[in-house]
Amino acid sequence: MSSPVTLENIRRAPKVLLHDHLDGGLRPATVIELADAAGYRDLPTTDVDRLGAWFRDAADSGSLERYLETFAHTCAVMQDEAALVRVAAEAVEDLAADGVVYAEVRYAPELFQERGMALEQIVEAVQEGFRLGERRAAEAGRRIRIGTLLCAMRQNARSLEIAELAVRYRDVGVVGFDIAGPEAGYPPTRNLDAFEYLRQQNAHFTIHAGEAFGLPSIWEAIQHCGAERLGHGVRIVDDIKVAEDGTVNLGRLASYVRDRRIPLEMCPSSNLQTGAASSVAEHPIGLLARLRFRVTVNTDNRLMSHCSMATEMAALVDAFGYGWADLQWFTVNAMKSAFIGFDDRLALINEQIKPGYAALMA
Ligand SMILES: O=c1[nH]cnc2c1ncn2[C@H]1C[C@H](O)[C@@H](CO)O1
Ligand SMILES: [Zn+2]
Repeated sequence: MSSPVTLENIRRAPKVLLHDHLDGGLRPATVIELADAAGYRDLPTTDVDRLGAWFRDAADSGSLERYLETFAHTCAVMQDEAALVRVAAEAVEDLAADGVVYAEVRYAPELFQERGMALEQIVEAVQEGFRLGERRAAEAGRRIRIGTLLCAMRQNARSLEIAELAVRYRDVGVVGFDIAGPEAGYPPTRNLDAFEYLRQQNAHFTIHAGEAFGLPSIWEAIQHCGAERLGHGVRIVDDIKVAEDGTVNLGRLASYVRDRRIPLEMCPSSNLQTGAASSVAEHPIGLLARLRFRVTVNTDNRLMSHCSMATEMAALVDAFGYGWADLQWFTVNAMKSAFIGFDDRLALINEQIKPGYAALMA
């Protein structure tokens, strides 16, 4: 008898997360303690429950720009090495407790320089925190591996410098690069030199595209910049026509994305908050999964969206009636699309993911 697909059982299922922001996943209690230690006085409240609710409500704004304003508070308390080690280690512990076996966690080093930390200090502190978190998870009987993605912020002009940083740290766990921040007005082609450099270095990158802006952003990310994956990519549905009789017609860009198996890092809860979708049931992930795009499920920002991998999957189960085979499909899709080496991806699929779902389906 297959286990019922409940939130509790989904927590036990092995999960893979490709799109999670370090500065969007702090524990509310940690934000308060770090603010106190750093003398940061601008938090909207110092009550743990109220602060958690504040982040969710403030991020629930219907616009990506306003959603991004909430990160001022998390970044403000991540301006020294001890804070970065702690936040990174706790992120790993929280992901492991939620049943995540592999995660790529991203952040923008340039946002942690308000008190003068060098980029190298920042990357080394976060890596130390990730390793610490992996060890603590292992001690608690949970196996998890973390890969790091470094983001450059679209509104700043530091992408080449950050891309070089990512390549410099590629052998110690930095597995790729991304650009994040406001999408409208900041097309990915502003960062062509960074993407060109990364390709010359045989390095991996994804691009936030098709979240707050439509098809041109996705097209540029893939065809001008050479993105391997798309952060969100929801607006690819603008290139798909579904007729009244159910006939589906894919435009050239949507066909290209599906044919080339370009992974979509979809984040349903986050999209509801920024206005990229109006409900989980109406979220394009349902159609895209049905059409067998390379869809993956992600959290984006666990603090702002008050979510985890398990709750995201549970919401999809509620909305679309997915079963274990579907959840395994999302998970294998994500593992195949990770930026670590092929052998490691295969080992995770065969040794952890498939046996985990087989046990739940038995
Ligand atoms: O969904 C997002 N779209 C664009 N930018 C985002 C999103 N979520 C977080 N960010 C930004 C805010 C963070 O400070 C930055 C690096 O993690 O990335
Ligand atoms: Zn994101």
